[in-house]
This record gives sequence, C-alpha cells and structure tokens, in this order.
Amino acid sequence: MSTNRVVTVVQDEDNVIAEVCNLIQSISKKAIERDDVFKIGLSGGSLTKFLSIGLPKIDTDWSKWRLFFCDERVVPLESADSTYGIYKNALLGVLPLTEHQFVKIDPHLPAEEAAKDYIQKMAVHFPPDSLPRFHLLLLGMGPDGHTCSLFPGHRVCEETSVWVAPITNAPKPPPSRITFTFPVVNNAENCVFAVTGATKAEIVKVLRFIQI
Ligand SMILES: O=C1O[C@H](COP(=O)(O)O)[C@@H](O)[C@H](O)[C@H]1O
Repeated sequence: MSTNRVVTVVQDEDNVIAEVCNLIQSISKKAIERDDVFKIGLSGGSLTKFLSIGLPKIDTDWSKWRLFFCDERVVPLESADSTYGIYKNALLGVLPLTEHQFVKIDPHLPAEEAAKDYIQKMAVHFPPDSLPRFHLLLLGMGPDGHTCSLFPGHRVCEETSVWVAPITNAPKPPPSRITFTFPVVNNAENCVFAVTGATKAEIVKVLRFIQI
C-alpha cells in the first residue's frame, strides 16, 4: 500500500475548514462513483465545530453517506461531551441526513460492552474477515499528540486484536470512551487531520518530520 502524506498549512481556521471540506467533497465523490456509498469516520473536539460550519457548504449525494465515530465518549446523548449529540444538534435538519445514517454507540452500556456492540454495528457495513477500510477518517489531534482516544503511553495504543477498544481512564475528560484502534486507522484509504491553535504547534512540528 502506498503512503502519500501531504501537509497543508493555512492562515486561519476558516481556511482549515475550507481545505478539509474540499477534501471531503472530492473523496466522497470518488467513493460514491466507485462504491455507491461513502463511509466516513468522524472525530469529536474541534472537528465538530469545523464540520458544523463546513459540511453544509459541500456538494455531495448525502443519501450515500454512512457516518461512523473514530472515537466516542460514553456519556448520555444529551451531554455536551457526546460527539454524536453535537453533530445531531448541528447537522440533522440542516443537511438531508437521517439519524439512521449515523452508526452510533449505545451510551447506556459500560465502555467495554459499548466497544463490543460498536464492532458488531460496524461489521454490518464491511466485508467479513478483514479490517474495515473507511473511505475517509477525519481526525483531530490533542496537544499531547492523541488522536481518536489513542493517548500516547496508554495501553489502548497497543491494542491490535480488535477494531474498537474501550478506555475508562482517559487522561482527558470524560474518562470513559471507545476508540478505533491503530489497525483500523492505518487501514483507512484516507486520513485527514485538522489541527489548529498554538497549543498544538510543538506536536505538529515533531510529527511533520517523522519518517513514515
Ligand atoms: O478528546 C478528543 O480529542 C481529540 C482532539 O480534540 P481537539 O479538540 O483538540 O481537536 C479529538 O480528535 C477526539 O475525537 C476527541 O474525543
């Protein structure tokens, strides 16, 4: 598999949103032409704001979208920490998407059960006996370098036997989460990281020059 890393640096958040949404538009178009479906993994944090602003401006066949969560906080949907809750409030009713197009966690289950349940929900959308291959994962990054809920130094980063892992002691609140594991992230056709703000400048400098 070839790896092509492109880093785009822009002036401000508006331009980050525009760049990310251009990529989403072109990747979704190609996926729909080839596969008649677009499978995208969403992240939480600042991406919820970027996508709430940017997605309504893109041209795509929304009926072909299936939206998953690269990580999710195990909290009630009404909580301000629920990533699905944020997208639901921001996008449903604004875009022609339905609730059924989102593959969501069951927030009533403890993290371990919620992770197993999420794997089963994902399995419906991917061929059996191989790693899921998303058309696109939209990823954020914390100042500590975490993406999804894969926190550097945490043993969840070593998990390779399952698609989705629970974490109950995340160093960033809320502590209870589920997350895609590295094998799933690394198997995606496209990963787009949207990273902004001075607190992340150091980690971005480090990661830009890592050889892959
Ligand atoms: O906790 C999380 O953090 C990361 C990064 O968030 P950001 O606000 O610094 O962009 C996010 O990508 C992840 O989905 C979220 O659960």
